[in-house]
Amino acid sequence: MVSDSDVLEFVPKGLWIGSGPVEATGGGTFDVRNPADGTVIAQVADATPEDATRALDAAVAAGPAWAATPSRERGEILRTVFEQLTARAEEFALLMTLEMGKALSESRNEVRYGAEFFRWNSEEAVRIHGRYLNAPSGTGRIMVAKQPVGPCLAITPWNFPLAMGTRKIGPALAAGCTMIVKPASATPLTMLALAKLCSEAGLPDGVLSVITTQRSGAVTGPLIDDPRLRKLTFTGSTEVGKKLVAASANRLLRTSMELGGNAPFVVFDDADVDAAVAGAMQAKLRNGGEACTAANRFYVQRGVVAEFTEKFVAAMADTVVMGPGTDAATTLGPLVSEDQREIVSDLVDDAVAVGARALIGGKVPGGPGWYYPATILGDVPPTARILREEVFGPVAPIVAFDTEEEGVAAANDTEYGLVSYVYTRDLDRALRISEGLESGMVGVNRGVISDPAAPFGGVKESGFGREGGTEGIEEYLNTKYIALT
Ligand SMILES: O=CCCC(=O)O
Repeated sequence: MVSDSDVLEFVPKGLWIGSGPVEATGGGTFDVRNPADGTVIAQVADATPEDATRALDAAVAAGPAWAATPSRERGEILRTVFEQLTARAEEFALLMTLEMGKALSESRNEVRYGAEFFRWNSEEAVRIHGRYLNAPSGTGRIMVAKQPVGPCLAITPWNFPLAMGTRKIGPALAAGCTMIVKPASATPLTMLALAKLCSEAGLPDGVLSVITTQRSGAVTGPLIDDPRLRKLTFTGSTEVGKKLVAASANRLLRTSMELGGNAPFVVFDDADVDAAVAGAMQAKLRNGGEACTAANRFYVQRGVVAEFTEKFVAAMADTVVMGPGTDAATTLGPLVSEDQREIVSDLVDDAVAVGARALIGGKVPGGPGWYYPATILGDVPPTARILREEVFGPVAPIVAFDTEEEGVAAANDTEYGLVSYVYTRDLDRALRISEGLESGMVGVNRGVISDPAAPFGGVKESGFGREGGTEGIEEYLNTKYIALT
């Protein structure tokens, strides 16, 4: 049984630069709070722009040797990280619950998911290859080689403190790149603990640095402008992603953007309604709804909308236990912060004000912690903001539709395009709808699609680039054409 103090003790509180940990220049720190009660659980170094440059110096210095390390050796270090993370799963799970709030069961799932990006990429490391062919014109030979892009900066969000980092670190390191990670200021501890674990697993100094800061723009800005940085990868809001792309444009920095989502969950009359309800529970409540993949708009065909709604409300009433993430019975922890809870509750209030009905939940509870209950809204009118804005909480608005065309049009009526879910028993329809949905990913009769072996990413304003699958490592490789006689 692991204790809070043991877990917090393992975490280095300084910046992880070179052989880390080191103090921030000037000695500044900031507080990390437990969302279950608002108490301070740790203080970590508050990096300055000078510290960011120190991290880049370390990444640049370590780059050539790491790129020249045999891919089998790089892969074996990644494999060791996977094994160590798996062995310490309980500690990492508790750490994430302490700093982010989610239920322990969710954190355990995240450790499995996050660790898998190391295993998957330990296997991908040895499969980086180019090609060789005779030019069809007979003028010579064409050789295509893959090379690491160089030092990378990853900016990661608070909702999956481990996995949103590992899905970038795994492929970058496998490709032979060095990386600096700037985790969200709400959840810096998991990434610091991971950097220490990577070092214990044999990762050379400087290959991975972690800079924690409350002043993200001021600290990462100089890195983005520094000609030695070769790649920026970001997971977070579309609003911030656009600013980072604009800042990167100056140097035409290579970028990957995994941005917001507003996933539709479309249920047709011919669907297995019980399966759709089970999928809806997962698609809505995984990670407490604080996921870019969360189903946020439930479009249900008129013939089954009453049955689906009744069963969905009953499933929430019967199975969701809200409480501190560390309680064994809890399935829904608090949201990450007071601000986040205000955003969720404003969207619900707005929907109710324009005519939606809260069928379960819908009210901020009293007492400490940033809790928001599992909520279903019925009869949601098209004017409700919740159908346009990403809610990032356990709220499910339901809208009825009549024809297939209407359902698809409603699902696509968003600037986002990350993931869509569809429930139907008709294979032709499933394929037709999957092809017609404007999203980078589609779940067919599935409420969770995330898989390190699959390419995760969006279209439209959900961004570009892919994480996972065989595509993930390509984001960290340059293609070089060598012409031979
Ligand atoms: O929140 C964004 C990512 C969620 C996932 O990888 O399943």
